[in-house]
Amino acid sequence: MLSDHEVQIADSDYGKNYVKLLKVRREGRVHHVQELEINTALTLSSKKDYLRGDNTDVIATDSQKNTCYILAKQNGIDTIEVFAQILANHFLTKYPWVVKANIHIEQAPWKRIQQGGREHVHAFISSPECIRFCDVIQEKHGVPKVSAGLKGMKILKTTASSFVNFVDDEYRILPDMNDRIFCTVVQAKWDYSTTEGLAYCNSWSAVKSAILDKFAGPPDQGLFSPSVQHTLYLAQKQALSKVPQISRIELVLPNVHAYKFDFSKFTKLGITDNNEIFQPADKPSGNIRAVLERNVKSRL
Ligand SMILES: O=c1[nH]c(=O)c2[nH]c(=O)[nH]c2[nH]1
Repeated sequence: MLSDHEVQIADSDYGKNYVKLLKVRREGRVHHVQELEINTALTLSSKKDYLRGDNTDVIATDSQKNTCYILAKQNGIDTIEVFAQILANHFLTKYPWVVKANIHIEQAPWKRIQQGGREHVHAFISSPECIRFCDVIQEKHGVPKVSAGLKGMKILKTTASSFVNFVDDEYRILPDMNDRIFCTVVQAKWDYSTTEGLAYCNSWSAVKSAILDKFAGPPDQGLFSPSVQHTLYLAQKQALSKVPQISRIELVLPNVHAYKFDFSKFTKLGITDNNEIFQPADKPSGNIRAVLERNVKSRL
């Protein structure tokens, strides 16, 4: 057995994952809902809990869970980004031996039920276009680092996408594709360099729109994509130009392939392929990722 002096705990945190919380806010007959799933993670100044089984500094993960409900009751929930900062600040100030708090929150996509073009006052439908999430990491005596993001946004277009002129060697069988289906499941995460005066909801919507704009283009016309890589870059650049407070954005766009069904063996049926029938494939998928950040001169 190694002695404690021959090893060191390089990193550690502990907390409660998937704390589910539904908040109802009533404005007379008009009700509002926010459903969150929260992960808390705390790093303590001493490692005596790991090293010696000494739990005297341990804020139980059960207590961390309770704290989520209590602070939601006491402070309300403005946005997930604000609530995550309230939680992080609470853990760091109430327990001086907490040296880092890491809060991740995902928001369930409830939307008002619409009937005859009118929004319902208290009935909602889950509309999983995508999941909004945020991460707040704060160190003792430090400022909170706030990131926001979206995931699971599946989008598809039937034309205005190509992929040609790629490496042509003995490994290649893929032909040049001048007109293909482009389907992806967007995952985006961005960091805010400052949160002063930041409208979190507007910023989040602006990034979502930037991604959709550069993927889809104008409604009646579209926007040509020479590759997933280039579309990804255009979307990131648009996000940085729309929201000055974003310092960097990571975008992951899997290339979810849809293969043309091969009708060539069905000649007896007289079927001619006209680019209508495809086989969507979950796996494998291409995976295109980049992080775009501002050059020093263009920082806030
Ligand atoms: O837009 C694309 N980028 C790639 O890198 C790639 N690779 C591939 O097989 N298809 C595609 N499409």
